[in-house]
Amino acid sequence: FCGGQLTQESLGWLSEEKKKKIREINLSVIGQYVDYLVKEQGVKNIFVNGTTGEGLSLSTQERKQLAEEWVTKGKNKLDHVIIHVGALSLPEAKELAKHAAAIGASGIAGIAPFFFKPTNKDTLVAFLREVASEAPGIPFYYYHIPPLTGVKIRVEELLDGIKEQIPTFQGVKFSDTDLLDFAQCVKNNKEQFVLLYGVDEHLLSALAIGASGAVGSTYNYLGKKNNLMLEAFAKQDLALAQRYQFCTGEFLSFVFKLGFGVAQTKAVMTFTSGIPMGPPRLPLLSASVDFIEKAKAKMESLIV
Ligand SMILES: CC(=O)N[C@H](C=O)[C@@H](O)[C@H](O)[C@H](O)CO
Ligand SMILES: CC(=O)C(=O)O
Repeated sequence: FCGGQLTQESLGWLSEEKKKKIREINLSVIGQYVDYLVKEQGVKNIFVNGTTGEGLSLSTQERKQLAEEWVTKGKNKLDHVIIHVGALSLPEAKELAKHAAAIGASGIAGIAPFFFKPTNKDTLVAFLREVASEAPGIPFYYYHIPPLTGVKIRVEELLDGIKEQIPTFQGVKFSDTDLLDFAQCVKNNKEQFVLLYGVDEHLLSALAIGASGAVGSTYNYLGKKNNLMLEAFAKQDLALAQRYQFCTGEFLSFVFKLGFGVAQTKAVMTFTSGIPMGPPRLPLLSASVDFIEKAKAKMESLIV
């Protein structure tokens, strides 16, 4: 999550000073957004500065400011605030990890570096271990997102023996559709790692395989429906759980055809919550007015 004010199309008529301002992060909406997520979506666990929050497009300073604001505004309201601290530069990732621990984050997470990439498990673990060791008092999660990092090291392999290397290792945010790899993680899970699934349109399948929970962008605006899906699944009402999963699927398959990414997610979050999420940062461009109109109509038409 990363707040701002206006869409990029409307930048044209603004003064240079105003333009500069809306390209900056807008911390002032975070408090409101915490209340919205808790009250309207039933979401009490937050993953900050990840994909949706464009964490990798922010400066270290901005990432620290956002982390502080979420931890502060989430106090006594949120259960967990996990800060994503992954970066290409190991010193930067370490600095962010240390900072997250110092401000009282509940946990940290890290992706694999994706310019110079680890080519095997050992180098990836060595990198993550240095990051995690800067925050020895809080859990560390590996953020597996091969469609974006290009790092395809299987999680099953990564988890084998990782606790000895990284004592704070607690789990994985698994944002990939390789459900065989995910199933192997569940099956071999002697350490009771938390296995969070991150492809929202496939969550029900991952639950059937044994996911512990989920982290995803759509829970910003379909959180309530997803919670009802989790409830139905827990009660073994598969037919009802499917109806909720099909609802997320109906919306996503519609917007995928229009072109859907983080910029469009922000637009959807804005019209759903009424809180301005601001434009994305280059190289992303704001969603078009046409997209917003169509996505909004689709969202309003969703029935379970
Ligand atoms: C690539 C990406 O952004 N993945 C997100 C989580 O990691 C998901 O929440 C997706 O946005 C969502 O499943 C829609 O495809
Ligand atoms: C969607 C998600 O989990 C992220 O923004 O990283």
